[in-house]
Amino acid sequence: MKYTPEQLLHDPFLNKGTAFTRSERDQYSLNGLLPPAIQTLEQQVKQAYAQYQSKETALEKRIFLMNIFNENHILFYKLFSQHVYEFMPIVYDPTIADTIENYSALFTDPQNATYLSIDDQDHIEDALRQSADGRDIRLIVVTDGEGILGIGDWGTQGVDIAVGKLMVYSAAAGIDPSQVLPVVLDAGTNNKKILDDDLYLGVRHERIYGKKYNSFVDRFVAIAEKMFPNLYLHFEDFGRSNAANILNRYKEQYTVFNDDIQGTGIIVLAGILGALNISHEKISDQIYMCFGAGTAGAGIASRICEEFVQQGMTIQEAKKHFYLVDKQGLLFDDMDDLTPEQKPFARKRSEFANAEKLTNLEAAVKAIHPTILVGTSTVPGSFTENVIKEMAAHTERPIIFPLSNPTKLAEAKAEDLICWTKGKALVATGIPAEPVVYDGVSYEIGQANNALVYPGLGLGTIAATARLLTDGMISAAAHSLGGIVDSTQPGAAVLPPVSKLSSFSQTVAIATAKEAVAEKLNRTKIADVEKAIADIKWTPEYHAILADVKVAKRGE
Ligand SMILES: NC(=O)c1ccc[n+]([C@@H]2O[C@H](COP(=O)([O-])OP(=O)(O)OC[C@H]3O[C@@H](n4cnc5c(N)ncnc54)[C@H](O)[C@@H]3O)[C@@H](O)[C@H]2O)c1
Ligand SMILES: O=C(O)C[C@H](O)C(=O)O
Ligand SMILES: [Mn+2]
Repeated sequence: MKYTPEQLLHDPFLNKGTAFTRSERDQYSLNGLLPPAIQTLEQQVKQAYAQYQSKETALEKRIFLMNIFNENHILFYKLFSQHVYEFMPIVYDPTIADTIENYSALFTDPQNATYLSIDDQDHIEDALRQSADGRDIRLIVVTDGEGILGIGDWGTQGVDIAVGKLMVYSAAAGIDPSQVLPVVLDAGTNNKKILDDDLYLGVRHERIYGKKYNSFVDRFVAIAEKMFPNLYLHFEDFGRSNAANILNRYKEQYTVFNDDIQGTGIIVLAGILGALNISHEKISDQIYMCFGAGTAGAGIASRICEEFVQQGMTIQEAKKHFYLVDKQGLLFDDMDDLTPEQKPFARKRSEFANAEKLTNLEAAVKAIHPTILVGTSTVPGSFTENVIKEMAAHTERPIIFPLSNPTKLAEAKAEDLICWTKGKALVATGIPAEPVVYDGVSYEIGQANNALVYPGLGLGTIAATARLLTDGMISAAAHSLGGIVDSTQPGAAVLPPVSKLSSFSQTVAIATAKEAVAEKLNRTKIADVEKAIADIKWTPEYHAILADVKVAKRGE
């Protein structure tokens, strides 16, 4: 089949816009359908970046970039890869939260996403096949929209998180955008505001749970795994009652990944290891407190606890270092509303003389004297000056990570944490934060966001053709981020900077793939891990359009 001019100009995998060459214009009857000048990709990038800079608000900037994505993937990714640090907060968190909240009102283009409905399950297979359109899909990011960042249930509108996470995969780690698929599983929504909005584009009923929901997810997973046998299936922003269940259901059978549980676990472990590099303390001396023990909070605690064990403690000893605080206050084992993920960390009331009073964060910090405090609570400002000063009074270098996203939900601002602790706190935040100058020292603030690890983890797992994603691979990924920051510099960050995302995604990928091969998880023979990664890595450049056949791998 020969491409029509229409196909070439309107398919974002194929379109080169003003960069179509003279011979392509002759061959595909494009003469007169474009302005006469023929631009290079570099010229297009320069022009698009100048247009981008003229947009005033973050939302306008994001919409502008999405239009470029909708028209021309190569231009979008070239632009993104040249401005990773500047574009991350626009393409991704926190601006993505605004577009999710306003998705139906702003809708112009499905952006290659697949929309699956719990009420129309017979079309799952057909929808996936049509969306893939013959492409060799290696990576799906799927959400059901129930637990979007910390902003809650957005039903079908949550699809944007799958789209955005995939953009970061391609820009940061070079995952070929023609091999990915964003998917939303629409099981309804409990967000009354959107249910009552006549512009809402999703399924218009309350969220369905239980048997019907589980069989919807099962059906999707079974069909996707059968259709795309080399799939890496990334779950994002499912609700607290489903996220861990889903991961546990498939993790022994397929290559699945839950970003909020596992990705966040990796980045927080890497951040803690980075902080201990600066303070020269041992992990075994740390007392860990989690505030907001949901999907992320409990997932992170379990990863850090695993690290204590790897460093030589028994699991029983390790658990004694962990304290989970949620809505009820400190979690005790006699509570009847604990989640299965909270239960292993719940404490005995008999450990405290004033157990009945430990119903809030401040009281818990006073009683326990944590050395590490990680916030995944969605409660803005909950790391108050009192809480932080109390913590800092009992430990030399408190490790404090307010991770709730987006910006409006963060437990504290980096600036306040540095100031209240007189520069002693070792801080990382979920959203990007500017360096804080205090008493003549500039403190770099690491971004503890799973986006710093999931692209490399995915690239390494896919390159290794790994059958499963194991704890060993996850641990290798977390440890690989050590040593990138020079911890001897005053004010050094606990994590490497987002500006180096592409290079350390490669580091994470190599560590992950090596571990996969060491665990004999590779489906194909891999003699050289670095070569296997280089072989699948995609870079945004224009290539000759292959003559007359519509090839499976588009965009080339
Ligand atoms: N930085 C990162 O990489 C990263 C990764 C994942 C999640 N997060 C953020 O973490 C937050 C939580 O996400 P999640 O997926 O775990 O959500 P979740 O709903 O599963 O968990 C939130 C937990 O906070 C608890 N909580 C709510 N109000 C509270 C209160 N007043 N006091 C104490 N606890 C309270 C809830 O009961 C729940 O257990 C979100 O803001 C999300 O953006 C950040
Ligand atoms: O999406 C993010 O910014 C990180 C994380 O997955 C979250 O849910 O907050
Ligand atoms: Mn998430």
